[in-house]
Amino acid sequence: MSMTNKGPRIGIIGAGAIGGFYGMMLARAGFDVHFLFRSEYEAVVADGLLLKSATLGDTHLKPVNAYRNAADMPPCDWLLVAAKTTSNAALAPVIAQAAAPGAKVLLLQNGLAVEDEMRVLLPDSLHLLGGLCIVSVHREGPGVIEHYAYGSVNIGYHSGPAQAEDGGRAILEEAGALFRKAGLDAPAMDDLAQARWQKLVMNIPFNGLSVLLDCGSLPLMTHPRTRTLVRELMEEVIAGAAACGHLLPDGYIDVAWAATDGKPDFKPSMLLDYREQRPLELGAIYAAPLAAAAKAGRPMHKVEMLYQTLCFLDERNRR
Ligand SMILES: NC(=O)C1=CN([C@@H]2O[C@H](COP(=O)(O)OP(=O)(O)OC[C@H]3O[C@@H](n4cnc5c(N)ncnc54)[C@H](OP(=O)(O)O)[C@@H]3O)[C@@H](O)[C@H]2O)C=CC1
Ligand SMILES: CC(C)(CO)C(=O)C(=O)O
Repeated sequence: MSMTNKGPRIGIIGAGAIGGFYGMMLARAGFDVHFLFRSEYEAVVADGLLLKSATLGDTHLKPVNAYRNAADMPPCDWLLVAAKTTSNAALAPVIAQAAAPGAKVLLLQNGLAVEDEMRVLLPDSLHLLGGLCIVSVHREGPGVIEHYAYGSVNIGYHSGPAQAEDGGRAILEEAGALFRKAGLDAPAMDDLAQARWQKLVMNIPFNGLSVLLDCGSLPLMTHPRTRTLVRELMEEVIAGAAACGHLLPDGYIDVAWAATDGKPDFKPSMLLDYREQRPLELGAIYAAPLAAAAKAGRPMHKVEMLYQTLCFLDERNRR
């Protein structure tokens, strides 16, 4: 392990809203954090990274351990992957290049089955984990991240050398300790697929409808027609999860509902992608759960309709 006097070395692959937020929180807790940038590299080298948060306080990090190429990064013990899932195949060799021997790779991304697709592209010696971020953060400009609410991460072990030992338990504890030191909760999830379905109860209605109707969460939760539609989509996702063997906790729909109802407006990441004409994460957030539910004999018809319209919009919109 390439421990430094600041503990394990942490690499952020895809330092946008999520990568920038968690990387900044870990760096301000004293960890040795290295960030891989693409379009924002020059701006960050010139001005540093700025995290703006009413609840967590503002943080300015300068200089930043910033890189444009993974080949220039020092070997990292933990790699937090926070690019959009649409970049995962292209990023697999980059991850392998930045990894120290036996490194832990944590995919901080929405969607289903993202680790299954990444696993076959990574060396067997790397641990692979998934993290569901319960947070609302946006990139306000190059190197400027605005945090609106929450911050915890539900983390599960997917696969790797620890499977045959303790199933990844010790590594999950290590991850929990890293995030807790940064002031963020990071509960260990026994069933990563279940945790992914749980997050989809939010993402499937809000991410897609926000694109389709060009608005944030507040209008969707205010108009009676869209309120009903959000609720029906949530119910369909919960039924799809159950058919796939993932019974979500009793009353979970009310938890998901209460997280948004009467709360300030938020703009889902997919709406921001659409407005910036970036590819939408339709494979991970829609196609994968639709296929899994259909295979389990519980097709999600409303979700399917939403998905088809989003494919149409995405194809016409891309730069
Ligand atoms: N934003 C949010 O509130 C939440 C997001 N999520 C999930 O987190 C994940 C990340 O989302 P988010 O942070 O919003 O996305 P962003 O678009 O803000 O950030 C993605 C980052 O990855 C970079 N990137 C993409 N491809 C590469 C590459 N090949 N090499 C280097 N960098 C690359 C992008 O660079 P560039 O600037 O060049 O495009 C960008 O900095 C998604 O799966 C999303 O669904 C989950 C919970 C909440
Ligand atoms: C904020 C939230 C929870 C909205 O569905 C999200 O995960 C996203 O923006 O992708």
